[in-house]
This record gives sequence, C-alpha cells and structure tokens, in this order.
Amino acid sequence: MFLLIDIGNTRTKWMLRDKDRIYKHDSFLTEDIDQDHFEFDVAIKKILISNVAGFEKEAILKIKLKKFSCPVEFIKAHKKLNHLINNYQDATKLGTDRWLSALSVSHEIKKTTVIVSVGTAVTIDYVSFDEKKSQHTFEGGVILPGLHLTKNALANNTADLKNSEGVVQMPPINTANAIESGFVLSVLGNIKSLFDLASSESQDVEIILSGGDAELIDQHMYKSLKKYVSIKKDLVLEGLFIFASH
Ligand SMILES: Nc1ncnc2c1ncn2[C@@H]1O[C@H](COP(=O)(O)OP(=O)(O)OP(=O)(O)O)[C@@H](O)[C@H]1O
Ligand SMILES: CC(C)(CO)[C@@H](O)C(=O)NCCC(=O)O
Repeated sequence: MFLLIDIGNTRTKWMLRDKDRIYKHDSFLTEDIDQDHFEFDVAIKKILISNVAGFEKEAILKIKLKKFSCPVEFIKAHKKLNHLINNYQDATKLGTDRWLSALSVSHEIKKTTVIVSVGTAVTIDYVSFDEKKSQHTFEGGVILPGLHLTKNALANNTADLKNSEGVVQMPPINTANAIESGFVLSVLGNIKSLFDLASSESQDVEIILSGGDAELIDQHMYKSLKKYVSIKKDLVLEGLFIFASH
C-alpha cells in the first residue's frame, strides 16, 4: 500500500492505494498541514510526496508522518525517467507537480499533449511525443497567476478593484466580470499559443485540463479546440503512483 500526497500551494490532495484499488482519496487546505489528516490503521510500504508549497510544509509533514515507520520520499523532477525526457534548462527546477503530471501523461497517452493545471498558479505545458522512439519530452511551458491570485493582486494593488464574484461575459460590462473574463481569456489565449506550437510539430495533439478551476476553463474553451480537450483531475497523484511503481 502506498500513501501518495500532492501538496499544492492552496490544497493538499492525498490517496491511499495499491496496484488494484484506491482505498482513500481526500484533500485539505495546505495551511492546515499541521493537523491530523492521515488517520488509518494499515501497513504502508512507502509514502511518496510532491511538494510545491515550500520547505516549511515539508518539515512539518515529515514529523507528522513519522508514526507510519516507513520510507518517505519527496520527489524531484528527473532529467529522464522511463519514457519521459525533461528539457527544462535545469531539469530539477521544474515544479514536481508539472513533472509528475507529464510522467502520468507519458504513461497514459501516446500523443503530443498540452497539460493545463488551473490551480493557485496556472501552468500550461507542452509535452511532445516521438512515435518512432515511443518517447515523450517535456518541452517547456508557461506559468500565470491563478484566478484567486489574479483577483487578490488587483484588489491589493488598486483603489477601485474589489475582490468580488464575476462571470465570463463578452464584452464584460462591470468590474467583477471584467476581471473574471480577463483571467479566463488570458488562460485560453495561452492554451491556444501552446496548442499551435505543439500542432506545428505534430498533427495529433491532446489538451488535458486539471486543477481546482479546470471546469471554468473547460466551460469557455474555444469551439475549435473543444474536440481535443479532456479533464483529468488527479494527474499529480497518478504520476506519484507511476513513480512508486517504476
Ligand atoms: N482561500 C483560497 N486561496 C487560494 N485559492 C483558493 C481559495 N479558495 C478557493 N481557491 C481556488 O481554488 C483553486 C485551487 O485549486 P487547486 O486545488 O488545483 O489548487 P492547488 O492544488 O493548491 O494549486 P497548486 O497545485 O497550483 O498549488 C485556486 O485556483 C482558487 O481559484
Ligand atoms: C508553478 C507551480 C507553483 C505550479 O504549482 C509549481 O510547479 C512550482 O512552484 N514550480 C517551480 C518553478 C517552475 O516550475 O519553473
């Protein structure tokens, strides 16, 4: 049995699973990481963790997990693993969550893929597929502030932009809708740019959406791209399981 933990900047997602079955799947706010979340009485072979929320969270979690008396591994991006090559300038500097998502895709999808994670930050990554070599390459990608961060940055640094709920509207005719629409359109525009780049190299490109706000982007996806899009929520946890089994 493996305990897999994905520590994001806002939410921590975790899963207890083995080869055949998922036994538990839950999440909590990362700021509550010092509380007792892992209460079960089963023998765990290994705990694998993806952490993009900083060293302090890692230190707290290490203490919390001592009670399981099993190996605990914090994963870092590799230059090459299985059929995935990582072309980031410094391979180990690629966010573990981005790399594990690419690892998951490289096992599941034999196609060039644009991986979009819409969480605290938004990342849009281009993973190419070489059919002849049966090999995927993480080619690169963009990072943007997520919806919550975008709203907070505007509210905290301007006089008149309050943090309120808006909807996508074209053209937007009030402040809240202008901010919400601006965020969604900027993510869509970036997806289109990375999709076009991927399509210049490959005729068969998929777009995978993940993260807390994936549905928001999916709802407004360009009509011309809809047929290439699917949502997969647990890419990072799936990547951790592939890593555990490699
Ligand atoms: N208090 C909050 N702080 C930050 N984000 C929030 C909050 N409440 C809701 N959200 C929304 O939840 C989303 C978080 O999604 P998700 O669960 O994918 O994040 P995450 O795993 O923390 O992200 P990441 O992996 O980028 O750190 C954000 O995009 C934001 O819109
Ligand atoms: C971009 C985030 C915050 C997305 O969760 C994470 O992957 C991260 O902290 N990455 C490190 C920097 C990088 O990937 O270039």
